[in-house]
Amino acid sequence: MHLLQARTPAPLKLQAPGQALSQVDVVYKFGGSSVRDAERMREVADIVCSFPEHLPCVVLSAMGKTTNMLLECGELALSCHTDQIGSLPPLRAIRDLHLATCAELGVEPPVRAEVERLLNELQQLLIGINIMQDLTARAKDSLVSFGERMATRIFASYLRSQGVPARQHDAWDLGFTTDDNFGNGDIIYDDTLPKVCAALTFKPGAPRELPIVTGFLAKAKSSRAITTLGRGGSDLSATVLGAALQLKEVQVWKDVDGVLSSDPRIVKNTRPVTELTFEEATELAYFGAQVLHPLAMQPAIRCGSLSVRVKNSYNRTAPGSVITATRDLSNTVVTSIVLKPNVTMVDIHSTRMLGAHGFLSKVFDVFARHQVSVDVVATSEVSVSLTLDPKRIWNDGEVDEEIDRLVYDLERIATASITRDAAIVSLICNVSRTSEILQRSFSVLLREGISVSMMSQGASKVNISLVIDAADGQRAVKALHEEFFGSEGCGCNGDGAAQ
Ligand SMILES: Nc1ncnc2c1ncn2[C@@H]1O[C@H](COP(=O)(O)OP(=O)(O)O)[C@@H](O)[C@H]1O
Ligand SMILES: N[C@@H](CC(=O)OP(=O)(O)O)C(=O)O
Repeated sequence: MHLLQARTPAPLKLQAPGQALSQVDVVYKFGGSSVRDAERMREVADIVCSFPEHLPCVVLSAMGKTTNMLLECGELALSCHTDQIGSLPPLRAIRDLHLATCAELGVEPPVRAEVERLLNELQQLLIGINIMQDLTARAKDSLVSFGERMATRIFASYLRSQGVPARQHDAWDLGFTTDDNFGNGDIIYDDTLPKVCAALTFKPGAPRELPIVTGFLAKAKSSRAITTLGRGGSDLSATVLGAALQLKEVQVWKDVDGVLSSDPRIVKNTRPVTELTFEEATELAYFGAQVLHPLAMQPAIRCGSLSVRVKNSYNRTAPGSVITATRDLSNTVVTSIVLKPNVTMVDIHSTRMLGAHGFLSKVFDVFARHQVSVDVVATSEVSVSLTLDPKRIWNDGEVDEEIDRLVYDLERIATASITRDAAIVSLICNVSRTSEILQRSFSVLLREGISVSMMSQGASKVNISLVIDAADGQRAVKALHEEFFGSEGCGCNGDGAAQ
């Protein structure tokens, strides 16, 4: 007997949802790591039902690595024979995972049929991509949408089978609307917030059903085609819902004990950060911490009264991290250390022009025309240096060509040189203690023999960024973490303060 079948789940109890509450009062978001298989879906259902004082709205991502596998299917569809589409290994893995989960959770027959219909539709889309030999950003968004669409249907059905009234919603049916920037749609708040609020406000006499909403997805305002909010975008879906419903809290449930003092895949003895501001969380995400989507704090900032809590679905009693508008930084030195690998540094020199007024605007005009956003900027008397993240800006195949075009245009006004293989180490920190942070950081880097080619203290006042060779990135992060957070068991309280 399968291990999962051997486990008899205790029946779920959601105490009379809606009897005490007339409105959803919290959003829970569970990412792919939290719902990777049937056993995890059961666990998540149990979490959802273990706070009977709340009436939640649940946002789900695709199960496990489904989004990656869908993208892989798209790439493979471009190079295989049409007859081979049905047996592409990632497509088979997606089919097996979702049908096995339906079986193990005993989802209702009509929902299983719906999942099968979606799997067939997915295969048809891949055949279309194969015949057209064209995988556009628009087609990619439709392709990856199947992950969230299947996961939410299965989960809602499982809740219902356990006696919990639940209803699946595709985010676009609730009003999630973006611009037509496929792959990275920008939420159009003025359209989205009122529609979502109206759609999820219970009508008098209507049944109270837990809304189970697809994360990551929306529809474009003008084309009405499916769009996505960028990788990891379900965090943003959750905070958009929180803002639309004017809630006090959104909880994003991950596979770690909250936002950590560094990336646990690089540093072994990380510790949870108990409190962060929206600004700290945004900088941390923007500069590479995968734990949150870089734009996820925007709805909370707009809303004013919303806080975001990061919790661990594998360790539900851990307090997690709370993200709010302000916090007391007086005991904080460093909050978290983040590594952004694979950045490109652009050095622009001009002995003649740099001091002349309008020069910097000409430089940034070139970047604007190429639609390139820059991460870190530093200027000297004769040069301006900046970094960009090619992977975030261009598709894999087009990076070299696009950089060449950018340099060509920059060289009309100055000389420009490119350094690939750079990395940014960002210290999310209390910038009012800059002197201490820089003194300690540079003595660590000196000891490690790591040189810094550029540094910048963001206007945000929560971030000091150091640009180094990519090859030194992980070593620098480990050494800086040791300096500011100590080694395991040091009694450091997670705020990076000197001991
Ligand atoms: N500073 C950090 N704090 C917490 N997690 C981090 C950090 N940097 C990187 N991570 C990684 O982010 C992962 C959680 O994000 P993600 O995989 O997107 O979760 P989910 O799929 O649940 O949304 C963790 O497993 C961890 O490896
Ligand atoms: N499934 C999408 C959206 C998302 O937010 O996923 P996760 O919550 O697992 O990071 C992705 O993989 O990008």
